[in-house]
Amino acid sequence: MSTAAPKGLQDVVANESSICFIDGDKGILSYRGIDIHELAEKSSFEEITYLLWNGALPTAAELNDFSHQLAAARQIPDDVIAFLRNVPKTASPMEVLRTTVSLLSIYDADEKSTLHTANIRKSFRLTAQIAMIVAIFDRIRKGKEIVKPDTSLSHAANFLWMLNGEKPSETATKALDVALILHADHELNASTFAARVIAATLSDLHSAITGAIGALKGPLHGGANEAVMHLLYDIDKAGEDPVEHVRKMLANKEKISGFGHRVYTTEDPRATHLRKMSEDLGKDANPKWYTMSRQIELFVKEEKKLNANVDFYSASTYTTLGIDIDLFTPIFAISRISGWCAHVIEQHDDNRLIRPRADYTGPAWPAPYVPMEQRSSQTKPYPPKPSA
Ligand SMILES: CC(=O)SCCNC(=O)CCNC(=O)[C@H](O)C(C)(C)COP(=O)(O)OP(=O)(O)OC[C@H]1O[C@@H](n2cnc3c(N)ncnc32)[C@H](O)[C@@H]1OP(=O)(O)O
Ligand SMILES: O=C([O-])CC(=O)C(=O)O
Repeated sequence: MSTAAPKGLQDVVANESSICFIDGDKGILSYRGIDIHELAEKSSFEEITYLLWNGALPTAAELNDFSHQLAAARQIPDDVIAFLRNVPKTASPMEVLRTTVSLLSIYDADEKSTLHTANIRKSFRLTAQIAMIVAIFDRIRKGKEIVKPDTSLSHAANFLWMLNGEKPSETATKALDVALILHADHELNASTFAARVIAATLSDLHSAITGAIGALKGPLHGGANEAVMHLLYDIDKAGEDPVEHVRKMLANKEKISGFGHRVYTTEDPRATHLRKMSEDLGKDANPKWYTMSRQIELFVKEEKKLNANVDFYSASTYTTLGIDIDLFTPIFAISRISGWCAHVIEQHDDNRLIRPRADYTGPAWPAPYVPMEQRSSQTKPYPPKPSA
């Protein structure tokens, strides 16, 4: 009898963690036990990052010190800036981010250490640097001057400042800050699990984050927010009815990006906030993207009983904030770095190699070693038939 875990490790509990609690049936998400709705309303990205890394909310003095440390870490080695200037301008920002984080490890004084204190130092640096890399590469590829970081600004405001070269409005800063809070951690999602697997070999933080960025990039994970906006643009460009377009996609057995979730069987609590943000921002700017999104959401819910996930309304939210589509997933990474770091630190602090088993389905042992002259391509079992 097979002892294999369910396909895709659905519902498998792979390790203990004290960072993030999710009840997918009740639509509950919390960081260190504190409900995401309360955090979205009352907190800041700096404060939830402190919470994720330290296990409890900071005092005013601790938050002040933490925010200063994060702002002071806004430094990128000259060689890395030179790399960003030389990378093809057509490269996707997610590829550039993944490769630059890998490159940064070479310049990091704590590169090899997996000690808690070294991991915290590196977490400050990487959290500050990831936001900067996204903004710097975007300006370089558009032929614009790089904007120097402003240490007086919050993490969210400094990113918008470095991206746009003008001081951001309070509305834009608040919207981005809330989006960063909402995306910061989500238990053992694919990118965090990838980071923990890498960390568990006692490899370093930069390696784990490089792998995590690679995992986040995929369209079944963080890459879905860009796919949502491409869908909205395509529908708009063709002048089609959003519901009819999505109806056809479902009839063709196509997946609709931004819907469905491995853990939530009810509304993703983050989508509740992003829906509202998309609507509110749309009222002041252009309500088109929110209106189309809402039509699609109601139809997909009715037709397929699928809920919008965190990626669905972040697409219209970011577009209404004037952000380019291919920066959506990098912005997810700008937030999720806080959670990835928390998980790598937790893994290194109490490590054991993560090494599961596979349920072997190949030819039975001992399979014959057929001499070359007797082999034929007809006898090869691979690649498997599409239905297999
Ligand atoms: C930050 C994040 O990572 S949130 C998720 C972002 N990803 C997306 O939005 C991509 C679209 N969604 C999906 O592909 C999936 O819902 C996932 C990857 C999120 C979850 O995947 P799984 O738990 O493996 O579910 P799975 O893909 O097996 O789907 C189960 C059933 O629901 C259907 N389904 C799931 N999501 C969708 C969707 N977005 N559109 C249409 N049908 C869907 C599947 O076709 C499948 O139907 P079937 O049983 O008739 O074959
Ligand atoms: O938890 C997941 O599988 C995906 C997700 O929503 C996230 O990473 O935020």
